[in-house]
Amino acid sequence: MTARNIGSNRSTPDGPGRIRPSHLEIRGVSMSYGRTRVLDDVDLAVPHAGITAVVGASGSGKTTLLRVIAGFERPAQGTVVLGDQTVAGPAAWTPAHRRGVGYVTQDGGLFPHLSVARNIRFGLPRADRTGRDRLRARVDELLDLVALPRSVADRRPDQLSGGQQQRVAIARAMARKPAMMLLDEPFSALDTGLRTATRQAIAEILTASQTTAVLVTHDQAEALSFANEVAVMREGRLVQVGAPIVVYTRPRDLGVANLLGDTIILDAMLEGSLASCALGVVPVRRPTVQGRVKLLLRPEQVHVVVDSPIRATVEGAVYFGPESTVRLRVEPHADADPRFVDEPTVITIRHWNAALGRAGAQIALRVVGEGVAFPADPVA
Ligand SMILES: Nc1ncnc2c1ncn2[C@@H]1O[C@H](COP(=O)(O)OP(=O)(O)OP(=O)(O)O)[C@@H](O)[C@H]1O
Repeated sequence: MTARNIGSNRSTPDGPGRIRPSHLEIRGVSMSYGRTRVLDDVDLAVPHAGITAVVGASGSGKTTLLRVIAGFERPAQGTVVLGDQTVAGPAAWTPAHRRGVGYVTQDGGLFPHLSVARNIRFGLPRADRTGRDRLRARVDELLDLVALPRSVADRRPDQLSGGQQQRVAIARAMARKPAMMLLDEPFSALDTGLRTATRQAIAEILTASQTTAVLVTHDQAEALSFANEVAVMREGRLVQVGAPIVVYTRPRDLGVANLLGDTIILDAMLEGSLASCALGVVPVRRPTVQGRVKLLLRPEQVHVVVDSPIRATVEGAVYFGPESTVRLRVEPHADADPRFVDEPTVITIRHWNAALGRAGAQIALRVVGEGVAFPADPVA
């Protein structure tokens, strides 16, 4: 198995473009806690061996959705189908322990007083928990699966690093060979380096075992890199579901755009597929609106060039090591649309050269790629 970038963005076992049957299908699921509606008519399909990341603001209902899939919560309306079995619905209910689903939480949920081996054994089906040698062999096999040395079997969880503990939690969840894995922020307690390595290891385990997975995360980079589909949740509804590149480059609205990464949002006048704005004329992909619009660009689309009619003055910068974020005041220029030059336009871009961030420096800019246009006044 070759390691891909960070996580997976896995190619499917049956090749790109082929439609695979859904492993998980959620239809019209709604749920409330008391009077508060937490899930509102949610539809979601995850293909066999697919990874879907659910992203959304805190309190938007992500964990509740996982709990519904796992069978810890019963939805008031709608159905949940796993494989060919309806596990929740008006006339159906399969309890959590019969769903063939593994669940890993943020803290791993290991039993602190038990050894690693005993924690993993706890995840094994009852029929496999007999015979000393057989048990040991299964534990070793699961430790191998999550790339942990067999020597950790006799340690307690507090004698492992955070990343190792999460791998034990995954091993325990994989012990029953679940067809579906639910991951609720499993990497968020880990520091950056460990987080990337653990994420990559787990993506590889899921890929190798062809396990279908749903990952809940706050981290947009994690969602975009780990999953082959991203589902954006807002106030209990799924507002957009699509491939990472689609939701990032063609977000349904500015809320989704902001959730998935940094944005530059400019007032613009759209005629046909060309938008005039403070950064000149920018092509727009398949516009659905015309006239006055909000134009969305990503910071990486604004390049610093040697010469261009579009000029800007550096107002300040923040250094992050591999790149700096640079705040710029775009100057009025001949190519700018006169309707949008009254107000100074301030944008923030990213650049590898920290020296660029000297306040007062003059630079030239060029926009690359296409923008996305949204109605100037979404309420109107
Ligand atoms: N057991 C519960 N009883 C009552 N309300 C609850 C319960 N669990 C969650 N909620 C509420 O339901 C809403 C959705 O919670 P949920 O944990 O699903 O959101 P989330 O998107 O996972 O949030 P976070 O990212 O902060 O974990 C929140 O308003 C939360 O306060």
